[in-house]
Amino acid sequence: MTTRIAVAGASGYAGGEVLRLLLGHPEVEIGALTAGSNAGELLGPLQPHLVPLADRRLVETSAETLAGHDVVFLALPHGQSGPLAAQLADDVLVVDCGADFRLEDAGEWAKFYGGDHAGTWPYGLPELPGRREALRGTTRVAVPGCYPTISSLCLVPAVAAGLVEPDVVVVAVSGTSGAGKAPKTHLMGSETMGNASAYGVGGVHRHTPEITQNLSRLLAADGSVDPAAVRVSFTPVLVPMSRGILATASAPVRPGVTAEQVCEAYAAACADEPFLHLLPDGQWPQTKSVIGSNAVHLQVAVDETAGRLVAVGAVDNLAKGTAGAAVQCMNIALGLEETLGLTTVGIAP
Ligand SMILES: NC(=O)C1=CN([C@@H]2O[C@H](COP(=O)(O)OP(=O)(O)OC[C@H]3O[C@@H](n4cnc5c(N)ncnc54)[C@H](OP(=O)(O)O)[C@@H]3O)[C@@H](O)[C@H]2O)C=CC1
Ligand SMILES: CC(=O)N[C@@H](CCC(=O)OP(=O)(O)O)C(=O)O
Repeated sequence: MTTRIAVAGASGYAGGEVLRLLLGHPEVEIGALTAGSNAGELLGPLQPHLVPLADRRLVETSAETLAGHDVVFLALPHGQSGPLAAQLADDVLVVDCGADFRLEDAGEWAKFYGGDHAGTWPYGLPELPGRREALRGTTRVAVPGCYPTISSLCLVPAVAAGLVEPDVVVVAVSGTSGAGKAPKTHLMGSETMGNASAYGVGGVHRHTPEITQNLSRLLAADGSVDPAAVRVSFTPVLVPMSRGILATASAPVRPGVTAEQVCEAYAAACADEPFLHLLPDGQWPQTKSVIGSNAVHLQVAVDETAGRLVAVGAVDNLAKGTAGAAVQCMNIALGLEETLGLTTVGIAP
């Protein structure tokens, strides 16, 4: 039976990418498409690459317009999903691309986002140990942020295997689509072209507690979160490309840990994962290899002089970083083949 899907925020980047992927998915039918200021407009001029949907008219975003579907994707600004999701039927699969249901700790939510904490849903990063099981059959999914996805995947094999001290530093460069489509002064062409700029420096970026949560869950046998167990210094950098994140993550290696052990841990972590790809020795990730795909490219080394493990990862922020993860989690939740509608083949050069 075909699965009927609604997408809220269809005029935005994340909603548009969900639709691009769903157009290649064999088991779904695209139903209501909703927007905010663009409600009433045709999708065609707003998402010209989505040709088969060009004649679809966007409707307002409400529980009523989203009703009557098997799956609802929410690709709305932070804080919008919580109140809306509360009005959606319990048996409908709701996949939230926003941050509303990612964090467990209400205090961290208040500190980094402000306002009421909506709650915590199963976290949509199946590659984290134990997470795939939590997603099977669920009717609610919190899709991770793009930086937490790649930052966590860079370090999970090492942290889970106890090869490093959980005192990590991540610097990640991102394309501008990560900031969404709504106009922002710092994203004007003249501000971004030929420019690289750090932002959210000094532990203030809202993805810091999400990375910490992911890594600290690995250290508790029961999968709970002990934020004190992990320290994360995260610095994002905006660079002039539309899509892609390249993250460099490092942590002190524990005494006696060898480069061989590290390589074995990463190879084992990637071996059975359809979207994780540990590059051959000597080859380092680059964003172009993963653009448009759900793949995560990883490589790792031990800097013997500094005594640190250094992992580099590349991801498409709109694909595996948002919409690809959303579709992957839908597949898992509905019991479909996990890779349906998703590719590991990027677009290069
Ligand atoms: N871009 C990325 O790489 C990633 C994004 N995300 C998350 O996905 C969500 C969407 O982000 P993104 O697509 O980038 O943002 P965009 O600004 O590109 O799109 C936002 C969408 O939400 C709609 N919208 C805005 N305000 C309202 C409102 N009050 N009521 C109903 N609809 C509204 C907009 O409609 P309209 O244009 O008609 O106003 C638009 O469709 C965010 O929560 C973001 O954090 C997650 C990971 C990565
Ligand atoms: C380049 C850029 O601005 N990126 C965004 C992160 C995008 C993302 O993953 O985020 P959400 O948590 O918003 O879903 C930022 O730093 O705020």
